[in-house]
Amino acid sequence: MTNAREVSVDVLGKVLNQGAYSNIALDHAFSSADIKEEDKGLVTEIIYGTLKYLLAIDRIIEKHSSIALKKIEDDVLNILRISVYQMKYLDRIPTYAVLNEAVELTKKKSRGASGFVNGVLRGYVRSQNEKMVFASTLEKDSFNFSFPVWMIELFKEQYGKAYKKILAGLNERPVITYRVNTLKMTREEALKRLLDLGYDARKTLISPYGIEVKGGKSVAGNPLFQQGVLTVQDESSMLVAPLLVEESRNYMDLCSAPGGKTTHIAELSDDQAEIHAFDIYEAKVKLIEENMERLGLHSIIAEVNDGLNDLPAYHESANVLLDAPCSGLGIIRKKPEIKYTKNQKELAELVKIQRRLLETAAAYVPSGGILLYSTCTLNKKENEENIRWFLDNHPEFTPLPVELGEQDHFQYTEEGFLTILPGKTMDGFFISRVRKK
Ligand SMILES: C[S@@+](CC[C@H](N)C(=O)[O-])C[C@H]1O[C@@H](n2cnc3c(N)ncnc32)[C@H](O)[C@@H]1O
Repeated sequence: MTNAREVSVDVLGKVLNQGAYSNIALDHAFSSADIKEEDKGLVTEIIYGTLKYLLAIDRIIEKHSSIALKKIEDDVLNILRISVYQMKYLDRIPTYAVLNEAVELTKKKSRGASGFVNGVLRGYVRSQNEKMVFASTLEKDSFNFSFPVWMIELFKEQYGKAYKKILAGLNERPVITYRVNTLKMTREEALKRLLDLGYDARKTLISPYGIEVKGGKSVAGNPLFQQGVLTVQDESSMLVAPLLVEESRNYMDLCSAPGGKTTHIAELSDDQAEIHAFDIYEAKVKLIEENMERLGLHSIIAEVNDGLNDLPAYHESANVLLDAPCSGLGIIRKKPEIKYTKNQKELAELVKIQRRLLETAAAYVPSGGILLYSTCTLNKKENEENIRWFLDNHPEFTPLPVELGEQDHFQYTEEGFLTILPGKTMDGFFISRVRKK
């Protein structure tokens, strides 16, 4: 059996030192390493928690280390990181146990470094109750929420006082939500079956298609999932397809993998519409096909295509979904590494790509049809500023307000574009619609 901390250090190394995505690296570890079922929860907690609070954790290590962070071996640094995480943010693991585990694991990973690890961690334990001193509110927020200063400044500039709510929301532990394939079963029936199977489940509050499941019990091994009744999808994302589906329309989804929203469009149009789903990556197009198969859907034609290519054969043919590649600042709850992997230059580049994709998308919409532009970011430059730029350049389109009612975490613009602020149950998300005259 592989030890939970050792797996955590290995996965963290893949994410932080080799650029892997946390969810993929973790899935891979769970399917390949020999881990006790009861340890999986702890490994998940340690990895997501350490990534979430990495900035603050590194600052603590820096304070107690005689060696600069950059010069500490990757494995040793990652052992220190997971240990500080457990001591500062988890109260169920006794300090002596964390220290012992850290020292023993270091002996395995790096000769001669166990004394150093012991010293840094004991230094932290001794100073744990000392008050931290910060040069500014920004620095304090950066430490407490563990966000880079530039990202906090962006939220502050764009959302004013709500920035703290956003930072806290992005640090929430997400609940898992599932969309019910109503071609197979009603939500009521699916919920009843999950409750009968012992899941802690309830209906999502806003989407009429979702079920929220609490606790660690995985639904992936559940027959309802295998039979194509359930799809893992955030509740924010579940709101998109119903805003695009209209009677007797066909659809194009320009950036569609893994097909979360495309398959929802197919379900809502009784699997009778013609749906063209594109993605730039072949491996990702395969994921759309796998999802179609599991859900028993036939109306989607999934193909590799760069959304920037203009395809004249499809001009004026369909309602279009452009769920654009974006900076992902709204999904930090689920991919905390985004805090440290994105930079402002990348955000500016994305705006250019998104505008080019919007230009291409416009040509596929027929008169009276809808173009829906959504992202999972909170950066207004990628959101309302883009769709306003589009409207300025395309007077043949007018805003079609998103009307999903008032909620504390919903912010509408005057045109009816919706930003969903992140929290326990929903990702940060942006939805806008325009109709062609
Ligand atoms: C936000 S994700 C889409 C999620 C998807 N709509 C869903 O609900 O499951 C954006 C997708 O755009 C794809 N992508 C990025 N650049 C693209 C391009 N130039 N053309 C087409 N797809 C692209 C990415 O591979 C990624 O799968």
